[in-house]
Amino acid sequence: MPVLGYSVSLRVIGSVMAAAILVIARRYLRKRRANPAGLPLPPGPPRLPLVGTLGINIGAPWLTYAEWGKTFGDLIYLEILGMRLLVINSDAIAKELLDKRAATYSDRPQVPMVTLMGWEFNVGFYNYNDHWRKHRRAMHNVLKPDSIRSYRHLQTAKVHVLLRNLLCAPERMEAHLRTFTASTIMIVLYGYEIAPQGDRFAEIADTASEMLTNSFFPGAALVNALPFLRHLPSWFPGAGFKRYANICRAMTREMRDAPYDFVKKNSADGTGQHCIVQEMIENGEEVDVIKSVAGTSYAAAVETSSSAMSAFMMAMVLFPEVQAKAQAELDCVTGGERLPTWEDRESLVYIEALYREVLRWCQVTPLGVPHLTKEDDVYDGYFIPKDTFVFTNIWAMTHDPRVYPEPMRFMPERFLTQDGKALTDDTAQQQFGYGRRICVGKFLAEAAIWITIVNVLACFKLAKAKDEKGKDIDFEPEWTPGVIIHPKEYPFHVAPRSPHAAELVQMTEG
Ligand code: HEM
Repeated sequence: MPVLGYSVSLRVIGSVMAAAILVIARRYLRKRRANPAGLPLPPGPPRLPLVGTLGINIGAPWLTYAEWGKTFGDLIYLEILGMRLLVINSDAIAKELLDKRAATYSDRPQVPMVTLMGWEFNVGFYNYNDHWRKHRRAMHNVLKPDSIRSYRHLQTAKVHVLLRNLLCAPERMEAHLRTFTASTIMIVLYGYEIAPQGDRFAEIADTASEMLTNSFFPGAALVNALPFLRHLPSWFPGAGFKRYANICRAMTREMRDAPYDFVKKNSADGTGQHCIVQEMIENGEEVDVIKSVAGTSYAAAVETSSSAMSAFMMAMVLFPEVQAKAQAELDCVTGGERLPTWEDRESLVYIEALYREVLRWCQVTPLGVPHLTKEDDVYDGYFIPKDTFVFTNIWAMTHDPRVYPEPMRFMPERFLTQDGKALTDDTAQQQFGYGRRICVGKFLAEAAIWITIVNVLACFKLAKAKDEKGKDIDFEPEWTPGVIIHPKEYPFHVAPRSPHAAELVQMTEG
C-alpha cells in the first residue's frame, strides 16, 4: 500500500507540475503575443510570487508611492495579489496618458461588491462605453458652468445657514460643514430641504455611502478577488458579505428612487421648484438616467466637498497670517459692512489664490479614482498591459517640492504673479482628476468652496484652541485613511471676528 500511495503521490505531483508548466507556458506565450517586442514593464519595487509588491503604507499609500518615486521615477509598476497597478506621480505623464490617450485609459475597474450593494448605478463606476457616454452627457448638461449659475442663490442661502450654525454652536463646526454640503446638494438636485435632525433621505444616502466605504472587510475582499463567490446564497457559511450587501442594496434603491418621486409629486402638485432633476425631466431625459445621475451626484458631492472645506478651516487655524491677509483684502472690498457676494470674486485676488491653494494643499482623493487600461500600451519604452489599474498620485503631484517648494506650507502667494496678480492659468486642478473621467461636478464644487471661503472669512476668526494656561495647543495636520480622506479631529477655536460680524450673520435670517 505505501508503495502504491507513493506512486499515486508521484503521479499527482507529476500532473500538477505538468499543469503548472502548461499554465506558465501559456502565460508566457500570451505575454509574448501581447508584448511581441518583449519590452520591460515600468520600473517598480521587487514583486514576490502570488502576493506581489509588499511594503505599502495601507493607511496612506500615496506617501509610499511618492517615496518610491525617488527611486523608480514618476511611473511605477506594482502587482498586488495578481492585480496590475500603475502609479503616476507626475502631472505631465498623467496628461500624456489619461488626457491624450483617453481611448486606452478611460475605463474603470469593476468591483463585484459594488454591484452586490446596488451601487452599480453610480456613473463614476461605469465601464467606458456608450452607456457611460449617455449618462456623462446628461450629467455634464446640468453641471456645466452655465447651468449651475442658476443655483448660486441656493448655494448662498445655504452658506448663510452655515454661518448661523457656526455662530450658535461653533464647537460643532465639522458637523455643520457636512450638513451644509448635504443640504446644498439636496436643494440643488431635488429642491428638497433637509430636516435639521434625522432626515430620512440624508440618513439613507449617508449610510449607503458609509457602507460602500467600509465594504473592504475580509469576506468582501474575497468576493472582489474571486467574483464567482457572488453566487453563494446569503445563508451560506462565510457569505456574510452577501447579507451586508443586501442591507445596503435596499438603501441604495431607496436613495435613488425616493427623492426622484418627491420631485415628480411636487411637479404634479405645482409646488416644485427649479432643481436639477426638474431640469432633466424638462429636457426629456430617461427616468433611469435621471435617477442615476442625481443619485451619483449626491454620493460624489458630500464627502468630497466637505473634506475640502474642512481642510480650508484647518489651514486657517494653522496659518493665521494668511487668514489675516485675506480678511484685510475682504474688508477693503466690502468695507466690513456687508457679506461678500459672487460679484466680488474678480476684486478678491488674494482670496482667489488662497482658494487655489486650498485645492492644492488639501487631499480629497489623494490617489484619484482608478482608471483601467482597455488595451495594451507602450509608453517611454515600457509595456503597459491591458486591464492595469491606473492611479494618479494627486498627493505627490500637488506636494512635489520641485513644483511647490515647502509643499506642506499653506502659501497662496504660489498662485500670484510677482506684482500680486492672479496667475492666468489654474495650475492646481489635479484634485479633479484627468481625461474623459475628470470630475463632472467640479464647477459646482468649486463654486461651493469659493462662496464658503469668502463668507467664513468675512465673519469668523479661526484659531488654535488654548490650554488651561492660555497657551496655543499645537498640532500636526492628519488625515483619515480611505479613497476620500478627511482632516482628523484637531483642537480649534472659532468665533465671530467682531460684534458687527455677528450682527451680519444674524441679519441673514429671514
Ligand atoms: C472638492 C470636491 C470634489 C473633488 C475633489 C472631486 C474629485 C473627483 C475626482 C478625483 C474624480 C475622478 C476623476 C478621474 O477619474 O480622473 C471625480 C469623479 C467624479 N466626480 Fe468629483 N469631486 C468633487 C466634487 C464632485 C461633485 C460636487 C460632484 C457632483 C455634483 C462630483 C461628481 C463626480 C462624478 C460623477 C465623477 C465620475 C466621473 C466619471 O467617471 O465619468 N464630484 N471627482
